[in-house]
Amino acid sequence: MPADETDPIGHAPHAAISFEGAAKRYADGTVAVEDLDLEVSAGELMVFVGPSGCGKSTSLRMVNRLVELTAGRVLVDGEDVRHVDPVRLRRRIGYVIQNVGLFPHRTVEQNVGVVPALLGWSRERTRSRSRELLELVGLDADLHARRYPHELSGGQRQRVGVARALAAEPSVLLMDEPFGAVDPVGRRRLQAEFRRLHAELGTTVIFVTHDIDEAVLLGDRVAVFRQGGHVEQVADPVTLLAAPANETVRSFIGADRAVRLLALTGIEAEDLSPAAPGASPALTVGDTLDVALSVLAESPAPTIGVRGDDGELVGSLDADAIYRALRRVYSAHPDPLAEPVATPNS
Ligand SMILES: Nc1ncnc2c1ncn2[C@@H]1O[C@H](COP(=O)(O)OP(=O)(O)OP(=O)(O)O)[C@@H](O)[C@H]1O
Repeated sequence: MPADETDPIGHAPHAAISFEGAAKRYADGTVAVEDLDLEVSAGELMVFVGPSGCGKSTSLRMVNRLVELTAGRVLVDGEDVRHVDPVRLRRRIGYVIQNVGLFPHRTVEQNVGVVPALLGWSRERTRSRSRELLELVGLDADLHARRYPHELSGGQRQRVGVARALAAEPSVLLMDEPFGAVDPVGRRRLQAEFRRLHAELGTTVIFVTHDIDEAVLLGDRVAVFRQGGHVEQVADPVTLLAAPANETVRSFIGADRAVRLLALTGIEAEDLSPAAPGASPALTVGDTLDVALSVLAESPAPTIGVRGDDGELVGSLDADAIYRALRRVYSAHPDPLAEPVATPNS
């Protein structure tokens, strides 16, 4: 068996990652990360979000040893990364950064095949894997495989970067502001496609961003950092928006958190009023409230028919229904910072 196949890291299909008292003090004395304890479950898409300089990238790069810890440890699937040769570690952990760093004199296909080639895969296996991955990230292999990086758009280059990081079937993917340099429209599309890709592959991902919209759109869970690599809250996106743990998190998320919740909350049958007979449905149960709101805003009628999964009309939605749906979310996630409501006996 080739040496790499016995390597414990990367062998599990989807590895868990643990930070245990992880710390980094740089040579100039800067304490980038003081004492990080965090578990990322196998197959989870974990987002690190926080202001500039709070230690997100440093924490991420501890996992593939681009940053060496000064205290504590990081485990990938139970294995202390310091016990694994860094070169072999990095071949098994995908890494995507802003502006990707593709090799300019190699074709797209050769760029994607870099790590498989290093791992000694046959030329044919490398080639078919590269083409399969290009299709997976939404690039037509016949059209793009033989192009050079300068013949692609910025968004296409980022897709090649993601394909390259996935090429050797990594059990962990580390992504540091991967879509940061892409224009806003292309960026939304890449985010949606990456979400779909993750659902399909189930690779464990840590994704660094300073954009809270990106964080709540992508993350299974989101870790909010503040300076020094301190994690203020780790929660699923809806909990984070509806019930921020403290003022630091609340002010980082911003005043428009309710608006952000609209995009994360689906219409449920219980939110609806009985359907008017003959109403033609323009929404489906499960559509998100931001979609419902824009359909409602553009409709001359104050109510919109909603169909169930079977296509049958199940009720109608009006502005009150959107309000009820949001209240449903808030009451399921009590806000720890809310002012207590005075009762007659208190
Ligand atoms: N090589 C280095 N030497 C000294 N200090 C460093 C080094 N790399 C990072 N730092 C410092 O460590 C702190 C954390 O940096 P880090 O890049 O991890 O933050 P970040 O949250 O990823 O920021 P950003 O969102 O701006 O990329 C910052 O104060 C930064 O200046």
